[in-house]
Amino acid sequence: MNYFINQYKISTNQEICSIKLPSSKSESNRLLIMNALSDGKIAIDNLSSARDTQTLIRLLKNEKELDKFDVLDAGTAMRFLTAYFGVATKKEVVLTGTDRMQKRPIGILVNALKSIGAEISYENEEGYPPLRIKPFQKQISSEISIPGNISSQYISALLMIAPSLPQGLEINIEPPVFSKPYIDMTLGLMQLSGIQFAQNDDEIIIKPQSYQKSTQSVESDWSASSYWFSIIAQSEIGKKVLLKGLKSKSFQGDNVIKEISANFGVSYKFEKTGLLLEKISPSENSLLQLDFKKCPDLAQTVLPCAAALKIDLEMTGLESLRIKETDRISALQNELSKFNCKLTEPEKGIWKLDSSNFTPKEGIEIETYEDHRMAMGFAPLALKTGIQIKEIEVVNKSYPSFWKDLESFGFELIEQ
Ligand SMILES: O=C(O)C1=C[C@@H](OP(=O)(O)O)[C@@H](O)[C@H](O)C1
Ligand SMILES: C=C(OP(=O)(O)O)C(=O)O
Repeated sequence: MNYFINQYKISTNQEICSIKLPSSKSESNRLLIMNALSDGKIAIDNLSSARDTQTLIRLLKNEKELDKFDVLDAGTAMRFLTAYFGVATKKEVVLTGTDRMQKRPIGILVNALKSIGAEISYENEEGYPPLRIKPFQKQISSEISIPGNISSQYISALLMIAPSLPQGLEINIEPPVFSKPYIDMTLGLMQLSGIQFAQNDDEIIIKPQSYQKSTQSVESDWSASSYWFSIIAQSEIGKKVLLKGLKSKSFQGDNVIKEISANFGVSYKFEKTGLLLEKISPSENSLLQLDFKKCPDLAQTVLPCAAALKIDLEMTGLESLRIKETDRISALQNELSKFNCKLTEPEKGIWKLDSSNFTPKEGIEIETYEDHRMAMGFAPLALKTGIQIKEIEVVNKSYPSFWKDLESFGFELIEQ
C-alpha cells in the first residue's frame, strides 16, 4: 500500500502534540538475548513494538519447538542469534532471513565464533545467511581479533555470549571502529545486568560469570525520534512536539540528533515525561560538516532534512550504509535526485550533498526499497509539498505507529 501525504495543515490549536515513541529496538534485542542466556533472570519493562523485537521474542519463546529460525529483515536478531545459538543451542538449527538478509555479510562473526569452537556452516553462499549451527562442544580459544569497520553488531553479539563461555573472552577490536555507541550500549546493559569487564582502548576482557537477576526498563527509541526533529526543523517558528519517554542519560548514540538539529533551528528541553522540541530560528548555515560513523541510522533523516532546508552537507562515516536494509547510499541518491539534489563521493569516503537546487514537485513518488528509514526519512518532506510514499508497511520494522503519529500531528494521509 502507498500513502499520498498532503502538506501539513497549520493547526490553530495551540495544544502541544505529544507522541508516544516506540521503545528502542536495539536495547530490547540485547536484553532479550541476555535474558535467554541467563535462563530468564532479566525482567524487561517496556519492550519495543518494533517487528525486529517482536520477531526475536517469538523465536526465543518457541526455541524448543523450532529447528528453523527466520529473523526476517532484523539485522540485530540475525547477528545476536548466530552467537547465541553458536554457544547455547542444544540441537542443530538453521538461521535464516529475507532475501536481503541473505545478502548482508556475516562471515566475520561466523569466523570469530568458529575460532573459539562453534560449529557453523553456510547453507548457500559462503559468508552469508542462511547458517546451520550445531551444539557447541568445547571452547578452543578465548581470544578474538575482529575488524571494527563492518558491523558493530558482530562485536555486540560476541560480548553478550562472553560471560557464558567456560574461559570467557578477550576481544580485540581492530580500528577503525564504526557504530561504537552500540558497543557501549551492549556493555552498559551487560553491566546493569551484573556483568563485570575490563576495557583498555579497543580490547575488552570478560571473565566467565553469570548474568544477575535484575529488572531493566527500555528507553524510547532515539532513532525514531529523529523523524520528529526533522519535522520540527521544517516547520514554522514556534512549532513544538513532545516526545515521550526520552531521557537525558541514554545508551543510544542516536541521541546526537539533538545536537545535529540545533543547526536546523530546533531546540530541545527534557521535561518530566519526555523531550520537548521547538523550532526557534531559521537555519542559518548553508554548509554543514557531519560524521555519521557513530550514528549511521541518522543519515536517512538528516540528508532529506538538510536538502529541504537547502543546507549543503560534507560527510564522512557513510561506509556501512551499503550493507543495511538496502544499499542506503544508492537509495538516497535516487530519491534525493527527484528533488534536484545531488549526493556524490568526490573523494573516497567523503560525501557531498548539494541541496542548492532543492525543488519540491507536487506528487513526487518516493520508493522505499524495503527500508523503513527511507519511508520515515522522506515523509517530513510533505511539509514542502504533497508526496507519495511507496510500500508504507516498511515502517513496521522499527516504528509501527509512525503513520498514526503523523496523523495525530496534523499530516493528512490518503491511501493510494
Ligand atoms: O547494534 C545495534 O542495535 C545496531 C547497530 C548498527 O548497525 P551496525 O553496527 O551494523 O552499523 C545500527 O545501524 C543498527 O540499526 C542497530
Ligand atoms: C540497520 C538497521 O537495522 P538492522 O541492522 O538491525 O537490520 C536499522 O534499523 O536501521
